[in-house]
Amino acid sequence: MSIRLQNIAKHFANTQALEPINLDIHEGELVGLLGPSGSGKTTLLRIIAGLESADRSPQPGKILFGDRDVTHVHVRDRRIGFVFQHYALFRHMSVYDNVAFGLTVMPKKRRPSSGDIRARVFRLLEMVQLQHLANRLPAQLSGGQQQRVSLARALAVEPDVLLLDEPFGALDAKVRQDLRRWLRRLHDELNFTSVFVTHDQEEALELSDRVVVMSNGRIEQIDTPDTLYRAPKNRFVFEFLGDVNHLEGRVRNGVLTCGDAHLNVDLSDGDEELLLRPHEVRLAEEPSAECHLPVTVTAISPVGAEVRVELEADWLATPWQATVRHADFERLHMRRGQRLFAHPRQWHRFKEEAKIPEQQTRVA
Ligand SMILES: Nc1ncnc2c1ncn2[C@@H]1O[C@H](COP(=O)(O)OP(=O)(O)OP(=O)(O)O)[C@@H](O)[C@H]1O
Repeated sequence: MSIRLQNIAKHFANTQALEPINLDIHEGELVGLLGPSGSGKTTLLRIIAGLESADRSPQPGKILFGDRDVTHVHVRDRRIGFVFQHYALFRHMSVYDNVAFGLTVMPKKRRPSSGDIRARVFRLLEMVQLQHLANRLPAQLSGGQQQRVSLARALAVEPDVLLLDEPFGALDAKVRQDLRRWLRRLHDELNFTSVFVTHDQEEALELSDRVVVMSNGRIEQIDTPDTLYRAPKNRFVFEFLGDVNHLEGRVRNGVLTCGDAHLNVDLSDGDEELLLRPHEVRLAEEPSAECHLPVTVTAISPVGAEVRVELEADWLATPWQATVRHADFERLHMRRGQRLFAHPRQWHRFKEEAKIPEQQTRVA
């Protein structure tokens, strides 16, 4: 079921929670709404659900599920499944009864037979690999297992659309990872349309077919994770999607200078700010003719396949982060207090006043 939002805006008293928004979600897509706290993600999700209504003025908004205009359709008639951050399972009911609940309360005409309900519940419990715990109460399950029950329960009524609000927010990192895989697998097998809210960049980029990046009630960019990361439309998106190092200075005759640091750049004279991701900073024992950026190593933390290094310098207002391969880390005999030279592999620059093109990327 595709979802089309046309001109959806929302204000609460003096707060404009959503500016007028247009958004098309394709049938079978898994879309993440990503943004900082207060950017309007939950409000948008609640409007899609029918738990909140959009403003009617100055222009009324419209919500379409497929060809069906659901703008004024009650939440219970929108064929939606929900999963929330805090597993809203019925505490006094078994896992089985929780999953079956939505089916047992259906009007008689639509309600499946008890045999069909049983078959469907067990199929879903099998899919989330919890069939052996069907008789347990929610309190006897781990947080991750409870959230898998919530997923199965939401899917039992065969919704056209699954809406998830920070579904894994209360869980630890490893369990979150597992649940993302569950959701992706269920989504692909059962072929519904999903929209989920998260403020976790990694979660949005890993799970979504497309990500909607929001700030201040506006959509900043809608794109695939890959495009978002490689071609952010503006500085907000670039900064929100990962760690960023800043290099501020003044350019004269093709050289950007900042204290005793300097870097050759192909830019006209004036004040500039360049941005670099941690993996775009190479470290070496020597400067080069094009680049003299002396730094001191102040912290070292090995994380997985790479080593994360913190760098400070008089010419830097805030420390830089660099990610270094273990082989380079060993080759440079890296240690705290060591003096090295940073070499940008690539840098980015956004000009807020000049709308197009906003981003320039240079390979150094
Ligand atoms: N019921 C309400 N009454 C008044 N203001 C509200 C209400 N719900 C949301 N807001 C305001 O609308 C704006 C958007 O809130 P919303 O909850 O949609 O943001 P969010 O991106 O989901 O944030 P978070 O990640 O913190 O949940 C915020 O400024 C918030 O304070």
